[in-house]
Amino acid sequence: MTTEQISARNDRVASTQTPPTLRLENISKTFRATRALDSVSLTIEPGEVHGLLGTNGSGKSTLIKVLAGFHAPDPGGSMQFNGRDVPLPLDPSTFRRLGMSFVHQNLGLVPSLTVLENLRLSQIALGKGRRINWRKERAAAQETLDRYDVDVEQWRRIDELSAVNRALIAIIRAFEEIREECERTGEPGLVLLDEPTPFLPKEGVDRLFQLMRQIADHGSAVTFISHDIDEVMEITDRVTILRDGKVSGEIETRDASRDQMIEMIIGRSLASAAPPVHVARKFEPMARLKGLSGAGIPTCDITVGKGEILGLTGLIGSGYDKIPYLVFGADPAHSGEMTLDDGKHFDLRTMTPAASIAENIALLPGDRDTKSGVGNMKVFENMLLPDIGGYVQGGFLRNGQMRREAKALGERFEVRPNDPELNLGNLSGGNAQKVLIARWLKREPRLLLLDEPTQGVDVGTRANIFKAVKEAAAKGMSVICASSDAEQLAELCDRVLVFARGRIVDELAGSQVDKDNITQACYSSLGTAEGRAQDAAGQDKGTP
Ligand SMILES: Nc1ncnc2c1ncn2[C@@H]1O[C@H](COP(=O)(O)OP(=O)(O)OP(=O)(O)O)[C@@H](O)[C@H]1O
Repeated sequence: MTTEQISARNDRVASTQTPPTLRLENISKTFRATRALDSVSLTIEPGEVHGLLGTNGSGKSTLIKVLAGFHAPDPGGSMQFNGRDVPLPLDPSTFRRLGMSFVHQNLGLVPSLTVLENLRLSQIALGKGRRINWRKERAAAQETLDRYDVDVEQWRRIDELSAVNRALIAIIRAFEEIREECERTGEPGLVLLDEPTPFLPKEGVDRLFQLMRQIADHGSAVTFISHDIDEVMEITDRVTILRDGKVSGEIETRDASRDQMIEMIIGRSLASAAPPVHVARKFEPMARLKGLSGAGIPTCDITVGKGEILGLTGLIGSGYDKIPYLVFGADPAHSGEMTLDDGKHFDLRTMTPAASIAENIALLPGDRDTKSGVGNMKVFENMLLPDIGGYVQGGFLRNGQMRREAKALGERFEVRPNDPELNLGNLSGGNAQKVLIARWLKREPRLLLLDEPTQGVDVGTRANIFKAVKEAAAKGMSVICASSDAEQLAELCDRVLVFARGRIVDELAGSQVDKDNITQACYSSLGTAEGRAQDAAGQDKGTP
């Protein structure tokens, strides 16, 4: 649909009897030189699951933050909720009163509090009496868990839960907030989910989608942001696509093919959309890991070749994602040795990040916010941090050179906006990830350890990152990449090791490395149906 058609449709919708749940007209938001939103108009209908798509930095999170009252939009826009005008800017308390709730990228749970406390946080905080009626709160929390058929013990702390269960708790909390409001007003509500599904195994995603359908079937609307096109195709009824802050299209999901949707998002056809066919190759060993144990891994031996890209995968809880941290020395290993191709030998029990960096081994952690980047430091500082010593001359930091190099790297990795002076925290999630990948690839490490390297990265840039990693591997860099994304592994890897319950249970190489084989290997390696259900749920810590 063109912008004119969308406008005409908005007018038609406005004249029908059931108003859209949300109607936005001409919403803009400017951050200094960046126009993050540029006259965005969209409607969300009651009972629909509506996808909000777009490349990194296209304005999706900014739009969500305008609705949450976190950002004031530029003057000139308008908003209606269930047919009534809502004055802008919203203040942060308005959305709940209207019947909107949010699940942001970080889920917004308090890790040190229990499931019960997180589910009932606002009721407990806003309660009138001086004492908390725990009996009542416990009953209410259990009622919520039962209503959505979520089997989690309410006394567990959030940081003890598996990724799936954390996401489920955040989502049912958001659903509950609007359910109460909708029952009071008799009108539909709106839940907005900003990328809640990265890292979840297929069964976890299915469970979340079931919940989303449940809420839409009750007449409320769900808005879903994701970079995963397969998920979007599966769950949404309609999508709106943002490009450079503008609405570039809107389409009924059933009318679009996967490729069309990708083209609408990136604004060009994706040449590399066909998955590569891998040919089995022989690699000279570059790093040999022997008897590695720790963080739930009983013991494993792994050899990665020089120039080889080795994938590690499994269902959540299977332990594959611990390996990069144990090798780098970021998490303590109970045992293990590493021998490199130059004959150097390391006891992994005493390995440290500093020793790894000295050996030109790099780690890109999965948790970008807390373990990788520094949000309140500038982009050029984040990009060149590990090499800072090389930019000191005569006691002075060569800032100009750092900025020039960061700008060139930003160009290569398509960081938008490519402004080395911005704080990393002011970039969109996907663009921040590009900065951090650029940081390590620039150093040309001999061994690059990756954990979910393209989380939150849009479909176009993903292809560029894969290209950059493959080019570096072709020059001799070895890569160990932990990921739950079978498509990513199939694109990138020469070989994939599949884990279950901390052990390597399968190995795929050459032409076996394709998306379906990897997914199948993850599930079939679990053996019993019971074990499979347990691992897929990513068993909470301490569960007997
Ligand atoms: N607080 C801020 N200060 C300055 N610029 C900002 C701020 N927040 C967002 N931006 C800019 O606004 C643009 C849109 O960012 P936004 O986070 O909305 O993108 P997004 O579509 O959600 O991207 P992603 O898919 O990577 O999460 C980006 O160019 C970003 O750098």
